[in-house]
Amino acid sequence: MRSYTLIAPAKINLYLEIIGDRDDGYHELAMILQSIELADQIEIESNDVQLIRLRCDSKEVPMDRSNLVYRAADLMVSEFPDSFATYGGVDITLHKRIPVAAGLAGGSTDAAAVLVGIDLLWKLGLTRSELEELAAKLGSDIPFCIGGGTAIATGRGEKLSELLGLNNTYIVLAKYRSLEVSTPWAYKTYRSLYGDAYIKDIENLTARKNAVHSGDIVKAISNQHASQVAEKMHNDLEKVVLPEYPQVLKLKESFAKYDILGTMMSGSGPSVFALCESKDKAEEVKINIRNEIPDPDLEIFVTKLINHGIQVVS
Ligand SMILES: C[C@@](CO)(OP(=O)(O)O)[C@H](O)COP(=O)(O)OP(=O)(O)OC[C@H]1O[C@@H](n2ccc(N)nc2=O)[C@H](O)[C@@H]1O
Ligand SMILES: Nc1ncnc2c1ncn2[C@@H]1O[C@H](COP(=O)(O)OP(=O)(O)O)[C@@H](O)[C@H]1O
Repeated sequence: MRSYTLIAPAKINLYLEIIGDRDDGYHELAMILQSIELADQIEIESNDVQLIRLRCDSKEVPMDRSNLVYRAADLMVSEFPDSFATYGGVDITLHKRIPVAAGLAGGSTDAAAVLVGIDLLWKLGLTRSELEELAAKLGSDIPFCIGGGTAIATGRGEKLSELLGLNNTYIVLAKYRSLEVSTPWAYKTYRSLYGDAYIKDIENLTARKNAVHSGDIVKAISNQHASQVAEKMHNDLEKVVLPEYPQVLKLKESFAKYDILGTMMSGSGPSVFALCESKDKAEEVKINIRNEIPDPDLEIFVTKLINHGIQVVS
């Protein structure tokens, strides 16, 4: 039976601004999303038992139907029932490398890989925008994970405008294994604390959404100016996560002591990254952080900004 192996990269948020409420209960966002080399690997192949089956080497991900891998496969079954009948079921093996519930879109990128993998297995020939449309039904960050790279994301996070990202830029990424932040909690808390200040006026909302397109950080990215990018990084969700999780604030303070370009929490956290001017510098910062915080609960990675999303490697 034909099988495919896919690489599913994580993302960080170089910029995350919450700019308003939406009628669907979500928040209107202006973000810059960035793929990184740290990735899960997914193997996907047809079976002849008409079942979707998942195996995973991590105890940290749910193995019931709430797993985004199942949710993506179930969506493909319901959208393309004839292909499911023709090609049979799908066996999926997930090698989990991306920390879970970390603000790194780990589940989202797995779901994106399953959409791409089943498209290939069932020879559907879906276009990138058709895959992104399916992805948006599963989660706000999933359309970005398909093509990845560097993009401005607006709406719920699903409206994408691609950018040419920074070349040759490394980050140090750190996350306490035992710390997980719920994304719904982060948005709900932000809303309860800062909701009154939301822009309700539609003209202002549009103006603020457009502002990120011409903003300083976008200019810095197109000028390949990593230190200016670092200066302009921003994440509104830090305002609720840092006070609730002092370890995350301390981690940012630790990074700031070393020779980095800038540090920020990714997405709803709790992972924190530091942008560095070279791989050597990033390795040096990793050693410094490890010496300062010998706690084995803290995982630390050196990884690179990349210009792609899901890749089929075999
Ligand atoms: C915060 C971000 C930043 O990139 O990423 P993570 O930290 O999850 O990686 C995203 O906005 C998360 O995207 P994703 O994890 O796909 O969100 P979804 O599954 O669509 O929504 C999870 C929950 O987050 C809240 N949510 C999400 C997106 C949005 N624009 N407004 C929201 O209020 C809602 O409470 C929703 O129920
Ligand atoms: N394939 C998956 N990988 C990781 N987490 C998953 C997956 N499917 C569902 N989840 C659930 O999604 C939640 C969010 O995890 P994840 O996608 O890693 O983080 P984040 O939304 O912060 O980027 C976790 O609490 C986990 O239980």
